[in-house]
Amino acid sequence: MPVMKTSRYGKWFKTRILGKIHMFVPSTEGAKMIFTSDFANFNKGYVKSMADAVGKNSLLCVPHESHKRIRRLLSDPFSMNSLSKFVKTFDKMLSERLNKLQESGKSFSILDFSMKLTFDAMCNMLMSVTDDSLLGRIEKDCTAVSDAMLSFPFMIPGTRYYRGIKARRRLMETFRGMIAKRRSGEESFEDFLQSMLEKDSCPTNEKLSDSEIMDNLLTLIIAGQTTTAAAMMWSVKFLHDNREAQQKLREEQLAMTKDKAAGAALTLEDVSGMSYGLKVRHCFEIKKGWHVNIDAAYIHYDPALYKDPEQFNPSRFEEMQKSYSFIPFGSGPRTCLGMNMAKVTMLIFLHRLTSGYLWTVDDPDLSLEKKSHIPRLRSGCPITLKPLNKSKYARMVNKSK
Ligand code: HEM
Repeated sequence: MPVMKTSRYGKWFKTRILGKIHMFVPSTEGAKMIFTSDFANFNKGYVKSMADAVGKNSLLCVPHESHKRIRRLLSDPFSMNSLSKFVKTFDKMLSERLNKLQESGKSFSILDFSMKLTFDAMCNMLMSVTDDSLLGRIEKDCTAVSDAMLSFPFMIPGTRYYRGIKARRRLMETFRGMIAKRRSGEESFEDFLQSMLEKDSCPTNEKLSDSEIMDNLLTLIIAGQTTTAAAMMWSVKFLHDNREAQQKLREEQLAMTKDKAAGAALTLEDVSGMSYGLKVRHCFEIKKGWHVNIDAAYIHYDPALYKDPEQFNPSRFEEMQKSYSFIPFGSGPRTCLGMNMAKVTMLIFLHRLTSGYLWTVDDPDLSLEKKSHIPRLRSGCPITLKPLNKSKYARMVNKSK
């Protein structure tokens, strides 16, 4: 059993996993030391199966030397302009799907809904794929790649790793085909892939190679889908359990759009206004070759940083936070590239859900999936939507004040 030690860089413990020494750093001081080291002392690494699945040119796996260049070239499509366009498309997609589900009156898994929604939105933004059968094939293969990321890297038929590597090959073929069609002029779109191909005539260090483009298309889909979908599922569950927070959020969302025409699309400005919805060596010596893991979950549940950490209390973020105490997107040169996109996605989702609907959670089971990289409810959190009667709701709120 590893022993927790304390140094001037906070709490830490060391343990051995599969013959390698891993240090777990569950403190803000330790997180700060690692995130601000600019990787001069640390090299970011992922397990072999992950690099094999997403590709050696993936932003997640490239060594420090190429990381800066690839990250800079991938960042363009995450600019304010592209984000504005994404807000409109995502809002329309979400509104139509929620409306259909409410009209059907049926219970549905919010996790499955969010996984499909974020996947479709991501494929649209990255490569303008909207055809259902192609989306279905790409999603199935991306799921197989994602499942292979934390598996044992043995190429034996029937294993998760084998299925993932086969799926990766099919995906690379699909992406190669799309690139060829665009280069030949047969297809042209305004999207992430096009912006990458527009750099074809640039010097080598000012553009990505085809392998870099393809590995990072896959990375962005996988990095963006499961994370955002899990966050959506938990927000529905926690808001259901905390009616006070749900009411506060709903009031903010309704007030924000009171001057907008019914059904009008959201803009990036609207979303930006949603306030409720947002080293070391010595005593703590890290030896060359050790694997250092920042334990963000431990930090986020540390009672010394957050009073009653188990309680869902969005108001706690109204107070100034200690630095490095809230790091869901990491920090420093490797901060999540899709952070702003994930934030606007969540805000639009919360807006449409709370300002348009009331919901019930149809399965109280709190057990978690066993093999997921991210904690998720095994039930997928099934819910049923009812339309929100705004005037009746306003009267009820006024009465309770
Ligand atoms: C709620 C949603 C999300 C969460 C919680 C999340 C969290 C994270 C975290 C913790 C990291 C690692 C940071 C580090 O190593 O220090 C990361 C990296 C990354 N994320 Fe996200 N992410 C989310 C959504 C997205 C989306 C929507 C995209 C893309 C569209 C995305 C793309 C990436 C990429 C490319 C990296 C690697 C960055 C690099 O190494 O330079 N993420 N994310």
